[in-house]
Amino acid sequence: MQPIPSRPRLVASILPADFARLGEECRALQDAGIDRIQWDVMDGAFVPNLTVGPDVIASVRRVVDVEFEAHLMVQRPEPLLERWVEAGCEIVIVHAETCVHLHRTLARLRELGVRAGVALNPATPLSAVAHVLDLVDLVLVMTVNPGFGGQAYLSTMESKIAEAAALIGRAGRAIELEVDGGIGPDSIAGAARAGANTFCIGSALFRSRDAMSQELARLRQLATASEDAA
Ligand SMILES: O=C(CO)[C@@H](O)[C@H](O)COP(=O)(O)O
Repeated sequence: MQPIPSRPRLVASILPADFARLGEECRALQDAGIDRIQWDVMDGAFVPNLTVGPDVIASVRRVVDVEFEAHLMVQRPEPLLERWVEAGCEIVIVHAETCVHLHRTLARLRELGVRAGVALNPATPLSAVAHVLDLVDLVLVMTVNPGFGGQAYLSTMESKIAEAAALIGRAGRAIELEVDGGIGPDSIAGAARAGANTFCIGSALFRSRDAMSQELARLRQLATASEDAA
């Protein structure tokens, strides 16, 4: 079981990357000191966008060592669960909104030997995960409506983040609380103060493509200072 991160965990969303150079982009993220890479998997049905499949992830897996998480923004995640694991993802995150049998899907991910995450869209209440916390290693609170990078951070989600932190605290298990969407220098402190300990960052990181390690250090410092102040 993964310990709760002692320091803020920074995850890079692949969405803003140059898809013609994914291997190089992921190597640059790894060299800059990212803790994990998030593959934003989109099917054009659950969200109005279409991105990558397991074969692309498997190709990039061969050239970087950093952990991968697959964020499945897809209408039907169950049929391909094994494929993300075979592609080399250490974490697979499904959306509560897409799983009729969420308990069974999360249990299946644990059987496959990967860490299981559950994501909640902004309108989805935390109660959707209240009865599966024994099966999850990560709760992902979306701070934008999923589908595209570069959207504005929804600060109204901070009460939900705080609620999630309290729920996780009562569960007595090592569960990461990740936020995703519009995370950057102007929003990471608020999310950290609310209780997030893992931060998925896309546009704000790739905007600093030429100084990625410095930007990561700045974001980590902003998150750490806010967690300490919380
Ligand atoms: O997952 C999504 C949207 O579906 C994005 O939130 C990316 O994962 C991060 O992009 P930025 O908001 O950081 O540009």
